[in-house]
Amino acid sequence: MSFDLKALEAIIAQKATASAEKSYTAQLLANGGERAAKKLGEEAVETVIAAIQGDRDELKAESADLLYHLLVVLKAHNISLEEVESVLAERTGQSGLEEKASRAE
Ligand SMILES: N=c1c2ncn([C@@H]3O[C@H](COP(=O)(O)OP(=O)(O)OP(=O)(O)O)[C@@H](O)[C@H]3O)c2ncn1[C@@H]1O[C@H](COP(=O)(O)O)[C@@H](O)[C@H]1O
Repeated sequence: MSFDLKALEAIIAQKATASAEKSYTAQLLANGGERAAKKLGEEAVETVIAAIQGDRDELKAESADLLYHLLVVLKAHNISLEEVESVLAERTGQSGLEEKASRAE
């Protein structure tokens, strides 16, 4: 099965205008997406717990929840996956430690 984050982003964009009664995505995006942001925090914590416990299956499941909710939060703010990828691309070739040091100056 071919599936990637771009495909999930497209599904989320489609569901953004669906009825909140029929779509979980639409429920998360209601009222500016505050619920989506809160759920993203919850899923992040659940991902951290799975990682610390070393539960690989749980870590995969929570990571999927985390990525889905992140894309919903980005949609709430009209930020595309491509824009996030551009930020990552700008960082390519620069060590995370170098970047941290440049901020400290
Ligand atoms: N990938 C996902 C996806 N991953 C996780 N979830 C939902 O995220 C929630 C995870 O929250 P929890 O584990 O805390 O479960 P919960 O207690 O039921 O959640 P809450 O009641 O607290 O919100 C669950 O309700 C999952 O069903 C997702 N819901 C939707 N999608 C995608 O979005 C598409 C459209 O879904 P609808 O918008 O519902 O049509 C789906 O076909 C999928 O492709």
